[in-house]
Amino acid sequence: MLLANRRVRTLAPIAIAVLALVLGWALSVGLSGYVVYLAISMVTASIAVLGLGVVTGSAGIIALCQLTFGAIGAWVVAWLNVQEAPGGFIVWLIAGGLVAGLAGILIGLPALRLRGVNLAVVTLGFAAAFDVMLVQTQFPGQTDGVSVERPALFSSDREYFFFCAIVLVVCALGVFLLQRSRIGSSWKAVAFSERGTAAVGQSVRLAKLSAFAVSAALGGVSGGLLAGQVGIPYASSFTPIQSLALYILAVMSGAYLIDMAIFGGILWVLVPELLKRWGVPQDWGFVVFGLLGIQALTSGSNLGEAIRGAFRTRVKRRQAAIVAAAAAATEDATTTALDAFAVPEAALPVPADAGPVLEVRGLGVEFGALKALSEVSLAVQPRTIMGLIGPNGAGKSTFVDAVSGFLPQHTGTVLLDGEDITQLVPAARARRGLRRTFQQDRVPPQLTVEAYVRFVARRRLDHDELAEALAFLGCPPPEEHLSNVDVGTRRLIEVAAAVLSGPKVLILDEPAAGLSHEEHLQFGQRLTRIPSRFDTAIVIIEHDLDLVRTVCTEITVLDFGRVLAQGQQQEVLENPAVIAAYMGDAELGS
Ligand SMILES: Nc1ncnc2c1ncn2[C@@H]1O[C@H](COP(=O)(O)OP(=O)(O)OP(=O)(O)O)[C@@H](O)[C@H]1O
Repeated sequence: MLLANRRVRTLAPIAIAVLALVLGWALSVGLSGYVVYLAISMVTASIAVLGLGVVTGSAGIIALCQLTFGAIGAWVVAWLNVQEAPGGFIVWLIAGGLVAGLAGILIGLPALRLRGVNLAVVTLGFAAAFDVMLVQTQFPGQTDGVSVERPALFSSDREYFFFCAIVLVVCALGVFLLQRSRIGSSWKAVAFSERGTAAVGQSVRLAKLSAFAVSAALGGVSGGLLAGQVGIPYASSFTPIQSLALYILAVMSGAYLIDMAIFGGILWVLVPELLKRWGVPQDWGFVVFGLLGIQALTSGSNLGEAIRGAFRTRVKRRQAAIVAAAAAATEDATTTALDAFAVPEAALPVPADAGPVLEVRGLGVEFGALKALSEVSLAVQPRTIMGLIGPNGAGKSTFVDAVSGFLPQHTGTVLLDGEDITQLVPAARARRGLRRTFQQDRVPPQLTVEAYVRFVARRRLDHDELAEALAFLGCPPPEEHLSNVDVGTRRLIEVAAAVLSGPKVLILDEPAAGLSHEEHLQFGQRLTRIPSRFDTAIVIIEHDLDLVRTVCTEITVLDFGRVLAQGQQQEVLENPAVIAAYMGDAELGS
């Protein structure tokens, strides 16, 4: 059954691509002359919107210069045409895409530092500046009337439409494969949380620049195709206001979904065409797109999500009955998973002379006049679980941020397995084997459970291993979409994914927040099996003392940014200073 599902998932995109090509060919012979010309415009626009779907829809970066990348692609094609460069149109088109992709990386550099409205200004400014330059210098061949030569096999409009359809299918397949890859997961992760992305060892810079490059390359291909369509491209096809409208269209349609990007491309041509037929000036099309965009932004959703949401609700109702019948089987699977996670008998003992796997010496963090941490030192032994506790504001989260590299201005030293990692950025620390989770939700809802776990784990996982780990921690199955999972469960998935990365040290910042007391304890019982099973040491920040008692062998207590007590669990919890400063006799004594 599972194998059949996987085969369907692999073959479905290929089948859809073949069907799309057949449809493209049928349309190329069936449509009337003028409609074919409009259809070419729809296809070229779809490719540009597809690119926006990557940078804006997936990676969440505002980019208001997509048609400028189109202009770059068109310029390169027109220039190579004038130069009569070898290879012909297809080679020129690829060159246009590559040059636009490089331009995308250059424009993406400010995106590493800027966000929101500032980035919008930079990208729109670039579009405006390029537009002025284009109007002044004109496209190659424009003054002499040299028309771009289409590929010999696709010279008529009908044939050229089919050629454009082939290019669209190739681009869509490419985007589909990228979205399924690690780099595609990194786009969705970075859109949701840059800190969460860095914490799993993924370079935020690479995620953002790759999204810009792919998006711009698609813009370049779209512009190159347009050059082949019109023969002589003009600056008026690539104005900043058109880029802005295209961006709104991408947001409104939900262009990170490939079918919706194509739908957006169709709307881009259809709306002005209909307005023209009704005797309304075509520029009013921008007003229509603007209104649709406002509706999408204020509702916080988009057309693609709305359609899929309605479909999922229907499918879910139908599946509910099946799920109920399978509940007993799931229980068995969980038991099996628990067995699988039991400490293996052959587990290697920790060598007696093994040093601490994590050592923190004299850690200090100041926020202005506030000393959030002062001279905090601790050592975590291999395959142990240390509890880090303390009242609200004691400095626990600040400690995790500093140790995992998110507060580089701290003083003191952090050693991982004897190696000084104090100077490393968070992603590099994560790749060395220091993983952490967050108090706030950092699990990108756009991914499936499986895609997220594979992204975080950064290693090959077979499906059974993945499903077992999820079942063990009480997480939903791999196929589940994270947007359908509540926040408490998402945090368990975050833990399962971090565990599967096989870290040397895993720091959990209140991992069971959002779960009931019973679920807390169940989670604790399962947690105790993880260090031996994965050769991992855990530091857990937790307010629930029952959970701390269940899982921690050692405890460090922070108070006002200083270590108040440290040592074996019972000894620390019975320490009068801890009782007085932290919770009061009644609670600790229970
Ligand atoms: N970015 C910041 N700027 C200024 N002060 C901060 C910042 N982050 C934390 N603090 C302060 O540092 C101190 C320690 O905060 P921290 O969040 O580390 O405590 P905590 O022990 O994790 O608390 P809680 O249990 O409520 O999560 C608090 O006084 C907090 O107000």
